[in-house]
Amino acid sequence: MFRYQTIRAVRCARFSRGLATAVNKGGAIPAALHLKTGQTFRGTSFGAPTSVFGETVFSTSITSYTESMTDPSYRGQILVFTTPMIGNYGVPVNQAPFDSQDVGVTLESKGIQCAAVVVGDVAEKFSHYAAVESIASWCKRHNIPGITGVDTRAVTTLLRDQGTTLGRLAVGADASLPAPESHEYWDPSLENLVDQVSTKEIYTLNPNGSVKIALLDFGAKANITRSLVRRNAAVTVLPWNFDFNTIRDQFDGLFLSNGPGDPQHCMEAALNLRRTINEWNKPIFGICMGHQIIGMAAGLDAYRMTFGNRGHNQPVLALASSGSIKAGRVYVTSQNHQYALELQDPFPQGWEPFFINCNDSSVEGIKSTEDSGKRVWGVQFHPESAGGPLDTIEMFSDFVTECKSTATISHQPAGVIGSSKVEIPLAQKAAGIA
Ligand SMILES: NC(=O)CC[C@H](N)C(=O)O
Repeated sequence: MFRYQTIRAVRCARFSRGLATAVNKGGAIPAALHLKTGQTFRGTSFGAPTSVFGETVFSTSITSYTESMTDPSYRGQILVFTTPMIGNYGVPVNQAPFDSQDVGVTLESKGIQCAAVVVGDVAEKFSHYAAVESIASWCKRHNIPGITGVDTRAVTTLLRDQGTTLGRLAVGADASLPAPESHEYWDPSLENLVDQVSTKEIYTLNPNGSVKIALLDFGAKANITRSLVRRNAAVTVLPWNFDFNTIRDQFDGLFLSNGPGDPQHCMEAALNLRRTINEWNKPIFGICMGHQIIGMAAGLDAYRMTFGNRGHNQPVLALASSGSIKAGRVYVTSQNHQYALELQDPFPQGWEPFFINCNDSSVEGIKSTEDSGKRVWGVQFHPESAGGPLDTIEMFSDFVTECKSTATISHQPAGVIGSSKVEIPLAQKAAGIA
């Protein structure tokens, strides 16, 4: 490591002089994507002139690069787009009134969440009525590096065959250094990334809504909270490790959001949820990480897939009918995940598979059985889209309708938007949670 750092320091000093000249002359800054398996892909830097480590993943989504890049589930990941041109419709303003149905942002979170982006051809010029800046300018403002000029389909073929791979995006002087030694690659799956992206404060959106839903925030995409608020739910957002059992009687339903990293880091939440499911009979709905936590609470294991599923045309087959979902029908879905629940046989008592992936037969949803007396659903895919198809968006209406059917609480307005009128037990406050 010392040798690596020494060479790097010397070359950086020499390079920075050259860089200043190059930039002054409008020269391109070199970049290189190194994979822990030894391959290197060279190109040109855009965005922040900074080098990063991350888990290299690919997405086959054709549109919605701004939604993908602001999805907290991509935390710690170097995101490779198979779609060749990225940036051609620019980047919009990412602010909206907090007390509006946009819940404060127009994209999926306040900032860019992925560690870096890898593209074939970055669009310097952009055209869209809502665009205010280029993807390069946006990445630079958020200190996120990008590399363009890469054969992203070659990278993807490699990742498809060998699996998601640890990587480093080296920029500027770093790009001319040797690739890191194998042991130097940082592995984000070893960290609790959920704790980095979850809210630290409790707050309520649309407090005068017709049903009161608690949302455990593992790294929620804004379009999930929008999809609930737009159905006139009052949504109280809780930190990922908040014990909902201490306040569950104040709510008509519980939602578990998507989130980054290995679900094993959320075992505490799964154990809390197991108690909620056993002792509380209100509806519970989980998406992606939330679905995995529901599965872990039900006694299923979550395993790491080879390259996961990331894209907007993933077909899933419904195995049961529930609300707007009809058994036997295939739905096209938006997906972004590396882990999945085991298709255990037999399935835990009181649970059944809900959806299966038509490409790789992985579990895409589970639900409580009719005779269990429970109303719990989890889906691995993203019904809220953003981006991708809206085939399953009505699952949010199904959930809100179920919450209304069990609502026993006369809803006094919870107060001003953004205020939390939820009674928080002293024990939780003492534990420093919320
Ligand atoms: N989008 C998500 O919630 C992803 C869930 C989990 N981090 C996975 O990669 O499988």
